[in-house]
Amino acid sequence: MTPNSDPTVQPVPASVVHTVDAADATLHNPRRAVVALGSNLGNRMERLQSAVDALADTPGLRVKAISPVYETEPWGVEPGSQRAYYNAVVLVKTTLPPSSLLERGQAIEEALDRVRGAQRYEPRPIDVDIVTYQDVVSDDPVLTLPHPRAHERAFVLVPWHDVDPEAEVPGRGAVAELLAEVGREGVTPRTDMELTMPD
Ligand SMILES: Nc1ncnc2c1ncn2[C@@H]1O[C@H](COP(=O)(O)OP(=O)(O)OP(=O)(O)O)[C@@H](O)[C@H]1O
Ligand SMILES: Nc1nc2c(c(=O)[nH]1)N=C(CO)CN2
Repeated sequence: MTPNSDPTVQPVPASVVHTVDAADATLHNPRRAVVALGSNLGNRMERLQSAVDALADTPGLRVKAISPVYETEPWGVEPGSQRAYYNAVVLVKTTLPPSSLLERGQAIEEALDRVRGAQRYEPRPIDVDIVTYQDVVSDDPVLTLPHPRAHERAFVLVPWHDVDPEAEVPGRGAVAELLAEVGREGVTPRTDMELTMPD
Protein backbone atom coordinates (compact mmCIF):
# COMPACT_ATOMS: atom_id res chain seq x y z
CA MET A 1 0.00 0.00 0.00
CA THR A 2 1.31 3.48 -0.81
CA PRO A 3 1.61 5.76 2.24
CA ASN A 4 -1.61 7.73 1.72
CA SER A 5 -3.83 5.22 -0.03
CA ASP A 6 -5.87 4.43 3.11
CA PRO A 7 -8.38 7.31 3.51
CA THR A 8 -8.90 6.54 7.24
CA VAL A 9 -5.25 7.29 8.04
CA GLN A 10 -4.75 10.97 8.63
CA PRO A 11 -1.33 12.59 8.73
CA VAL A 12 -0.16 13.19 12.31
CA PRO A 13 0.05 16.95 12.95
CA ALA A 14 3.55 18.25 13.58
CA SER A 15 2.51 19.56 17.05
CA VAL A 16 1.51 16.03 18.15
CA VAL A 17 4.75 14.56 16.85
CA HIS A 18 6.62 17.22 18.78
CA THR A 19 4.71 16.57 22.04
CA VAL A 20 5.10 12.80 21.79
CA ASP A 21 8.80 13.14 21.03
CA ALA A 22 9.23 15.43 24.04
CA ALA A 23 7.44 12.93 26.33
CA ASP A 24 9.56 10.13 24.92
CA ALA A 25 12.71 12.10 25.57
CA THR A 26 11.56 12.60 29.19
CA LEU A 27 11.08 8.85 29.62
CA HIS A 28 14.64 8.23 28.57
CA ASN A 29 15.96 11.25 30.34
CA PRO A 30 15.16 11.23 34.05
CA ARG A 31 15.72 14.47 35.91
CA ARG A 32 17.50 14.93 39.23
CA ALA A 33 15.49 16.34 42.10
CA VAL A 34 16.19 16.95 45.76
CA VAL A 35 13.38 16.36 48.25
CA ALA A 36 13.52 17.53 51.87
CA LEU A 37 11.55 15.70 54.55
CA GLY A 38 10.67 16.96 58.02
CA SER A 39 8.53 15.75 60.89
CA ASN A 40 7.84 17.07 64.39
CA LEU A 41 4.53 15.44 65.29
CA GLY A 42 3.74 11.84 66.24
CA ASN A 43 6.29 9.11 65.52
CA ARG A 44 8.76 11.25 63.59
CA MET A 45 11.07 8.48 62.45
CA GLU A 46 8.19 6.29 61.30
CA ARG A 47 6.77 9.19 59.28
CA LEU A 48 10.10 9.92 57.61
CA GLN A 49 10.54 6.26 56.68
CA SER A 50 6.96 6.07 55.35
CA ALA A 51 7.63 9.13 53.19
CA VAL A 52 10.81 7.52 51.79
CA ASP A 53 8.89 4.29 51.12
CA ALA A 54 6.11 6.20 49.37
CA LEU A 55 8.59 8.15 47.23
CA ALA A 56 10.33 4.91 46.27
CA ASP A 57 6.94 3.42 45.40
CA THR A 58 6.16 6.24 42.96
CA PRO A 59 5.99 5.22 39.30
CA GLY A 60 8.58 7.16 37.32
CA LEU A 61 10.71 7.91 40.35
CA ARG A 62 13.82 6.28 41.70
CA VAL A 63 15.39 7.07 45.05
CA LYS A 64 19.14 7.48 44.52
CA ALA A 65 20.32 8.46 48.00
CA ILE A 66 18.94 8.99 51.49
CA SER A 67 20.75 11.27 53.93
CA PRO A 68 21.40 10.63 57.60
CA VAL A 69 18.70 11.80 60.02
CA TYR A 70 19.15 15.00 62.01
CA GLU A 71 17.30 16.25 65.04
CA THR A 72 16.80 19.95 64.48
CA GLU A 73 15.56 22.96 66.37
CA PRO A 74 12.30 24.25 64.91
CA TRP A 75 13.08 27.08 62.51
CA GLY A 76 10.88 30.13 62.12
CA VAL A 77 8.97 29.78 65.40
CA GLU A 78 9.39 30.98 69.01
CA PRO A 79 12.27 28.98 70.58
CA GLY A 80 10.93 26.23 72.83
CA SER A 81 7.40 26.50 71.43
CA GLN A 82 7.56 23.29 69.37
CA ARG A 83 9.02 19.84 69.58
CA ALA A 84 12.26 19.22 67.67
CA TYR A 85 12.05 18.11 64.06
CA TYR A 86 13.67 15.12 62.47
CA ASN A 87 14.93 16.09 59.03
CA ALA A 88 16.47 14.27 56.09
CA VAL A 89 17.06 14.82 52.39
CA VAL A 90 16.41 12.37 49.57
CA LEU A 91 17.99 12.53 46.11
CA VAL A 92 15.77 11.17 43.37
CA LYS A 93 15.74 10.71 39.64
CA THR A 94 12.38 11.08 38.03
CA THR A 95 10.53 11.25 34.75
CA LEU A 96 7.69 13.11 36.49
CA PRO A 97 7.49 16.79 35.59
CA PRO A 98 7.94 19.23 38.51
CA SER A 99 4.19 19.77 39.00
CA SER A 100 3.57 16.02 39.31
CA LEU A 101 6.44 15.64 41.75
CA LEU A 102 4.90 18.40 43.90
CA GLU A 103 1.49 16.70 43.72
CA ARG A 104 3.01 13.39 44.70
CA GLY A 105 4.74 15.05 47.66
CA GLN A 106 1.45 16.58 48.76
CA ALA A 107 -0.38 13.25 48.36
CA ILE A 108 2.27 11.64 50.57
CA GLU A 109 1.77 14.40 53.17
CA GLU A 110 -1.97 13.77 53.18
CA ALA A 111 -1.57 10.00 53.39
CA LEU A 112 0.65 10.54 56.44
CA ASP A 113 -1.98 12.63 58.24
CA ARG A 114 -0.77 16.11 57.38
CA VAL A 115 -3.57 18.59 57.87
CA ARG A 116 -2.91 22.13 56.73
CA GLY A 117 -3.73 24.51 59.58
CA ALA A 118 -4.38 28.22 59.45
CA GLN A 119 -1.01 29.16 60.94
CA ARG A 120 2.38 29.17 59.34
CA TYR A 121 4.93 26.61 60.51
CA GLU A 122 2.50 24.65 62.66
CA PRO A 123 3.79 21.31 63.94
CA ARG A 124 3.34 18.66 61.28
CA PRO A 125 3.63 14.87 61.05
CA ILE A 126 5.38 15.24 57.70
CA ASP A 127 6.55 17.91 55.33
CA VAL A 128 7.71 17.08 51.80
CA ASP A 129 9.44 19.98 50.07
CA ILE A 130 10.86 20.05 46.56
CA VAL A 131 14.25 21.68 47.12
CA THR A 132 15.47 21.56 43.53
CA TYR A 133 14.40 20.05 40.24
CA GLN A 134 17.34 19.79 37.89
CA ASP A 135 18.52 23.39 37.33
CA VAL A 136 15.00 24.80 37.05
CA VAL A 137 14.48 28.30 38.44
CA SER A 138 10.88 29.44 38.83
CA ASP A 139 9.13 32.03 41.00
CA ASP A 140 5.71 30.42 40.58
CA PRO A 141 4.22 30.49 44.12
CA VAL A 142 2.60 27.07 43.58
CA LEU A 143 6.04 25.58 43.01
CA THR A 144 8.98 27.87 43.56
CA LEU A 145 12.28 26.40 42.42
CA PRO A 146 14.67 26.12 44.00
CA HIS A 147 12.68 26.12 47.28
CA PRO A 148 12.77 29.79 48.31
CA ARG A 149 14.10 29.16 51.82
CA ALA A 150 16.25 26.05 51.36
CA HIS A 151 19.48 28.06 51.01
CA GLU A 152 19.07 29.54 54.49
CA ARG A 153 18.01 26.36 56.30
CA ALA A 154 20.75 24.35 57.97
CA PHE A 155 18.25 21.50 58.42
CA VAL A 156 18.18 21.17 54.62
CA LEU A 157 21.79 22.08 53.77
CA VAL A 158 23.47 19.76 56.31
CA PRO A 159 21.82 16.48 55.17
CA TRP A 160 21.96 17.55 51.52
CA HIS A 161 25.70 18.20 51.80
CA ASP A 162 26.17 14.72 53.31
CA VAL A 163 24.71 12.99 50.25
CA ASP A 164 25.99 15.42 47.61
CA PRO A 165 28.95 17.54 48.75
CA GLU A 166 29.27 19.12 45.29
CA ALA A 167 25.62 20.18 45.07
CA GLU A 168 24.59 23.67 43.97
CA VAL A 169 21.44 25.61 44.66
CA PRO A 170 20.59 27.07 41.25
CA GLY A 171 21.03 30.84 41.39
CA ARG A 172 22.36 30.74 44.97
CA GLY A 173 25.68 28.90 44.86
CA ALA A 174 27.33 25.82 46.29
CA VAL A 175 25.64 24.04 49.16
CA ALA A 176 29.03 23.78 50.90
CA GLU A 177 29.43 27.58 50.82
CA LEU A 178 25.85 28.29 51.86
CA LEU A 179 26.32 25.86 54.74
CA ALA A 180 29.52 27.62 55.81
CA GLU A 181 27.53 30.87 55.98
CA VAL A 182 24.50 29.43 57.78
CA GLY A 183 26.39 27.15 60.20
CA ARG A 184 25.29 23.88 61.78
CA GLU A 185 23.81 25.20 65.00
CA GLY A 186 20.66 23.43 66.11
CA VAL A 187 21.24 20.51 63.72
CA THR A 188 22.33 17.38 65.59
CA PRO A 189 23.10 14.06 63.89
CA ARG A 190 21.05 11.11 65.12
CA THR A 191 23.56 8.40 64.38
CA ASP A 192 21.39 5.96 66.34
CA MET A 193 18.75 6.15 63.58
CA GLU A 194 18.83 5.35 59.91
CA LEU A 195 16.36 5.61 57.06
CA THR A 196 16.52 2.64 54.75
CA MET A 197 15.85 2.08 51.09
CA PRO A 198 12.80 -0.15 50.71
CA ASP A 199 13.45 -3.55 49.05
N1 LIG B 1 9.50 24.05 46.25
C1 LIG B 1 8.33 23.82 46.87
N2 LIG B 1 8.11 22.67 47.54
C2 LIG B 1 6.93 22.44 48.17
N3 LIG B 1 5.90 23.31 48.18
C3 LIG B 1 6.07 24.47 47.52
C4 LIG B 1 7.28 24.78 46.84
N4 LIG B 1 7.15 26.02 46.27
C5 LIG B 1 5.94 26.45 46.56
N5 LIG B 1 5.27 25.54 47.32
C6 LIG B 1 3.91 25.77 47.80
O1 LIG B 1 3.96 26.08 49.16
C7 LIG B 1 2.69 25.80 49.70
C8 LIG B 1 2.77 25.66 51.20
O2 LIG B 1 3.55 24.53 51.49
P1 LIG B 1 3.74 24.07 52.99
O3 LIG B 1 2.45 24.16 53.74
O4 LIG B 1 4.43 22.72 52.96
O5 LIG B 1 4.72 25.19 53.52
P2 LIG B 1 5.55 25.08 54.82
O6 LIG B 1 6.23 23.75 54.79
O7 LIG B 1 4.70 25.37 56.01
O8 LIG B 1 6.61 26.23 54.68
P3 LIG B 1 7.92 26.27 53.84
O9 LIG B 1 7.49 26.38 52.38
O10 LIG B 1 8.63 27.48 54.34
O11 LIG B 1 8.69 24.99 54.10
C9 LIG B 1 2.25 24.54 48.99
O12 LIG B 1 0.87 24.50 48.82
C10 LIG B 1 2.99 24.59 47.65
O13 LIG B 1 2.13 24.84 46.57
N1 LIG C 1 13.96 22.40 62.16
C1 LIG C 1 12.96 22.56 61.26
N2 LIG C 1 12.23 23.66 61.33
C2 LIG C 1 11.22 23.84 60.41
C3 LIG C 1 10.94 22.85 59.45
C4 LIG C 1 11.74 21.69 59.44
O1 LIG C 1 11.55 20.76 58.59
N3 LIG C 1 12.76 21.59 60.35
N4 LIG C 1 9.95 23.05 58.55
C5 LIG C 1 9.25 24.15 58.56
C6 LIG C 1 8.22 24.37 57.55
O2 LIG C 1 8.47 23.69 56.41
C7 LIG C 1 9.42 25.21 59.56
N5 LIG C 1 10.49 24.96 60.47
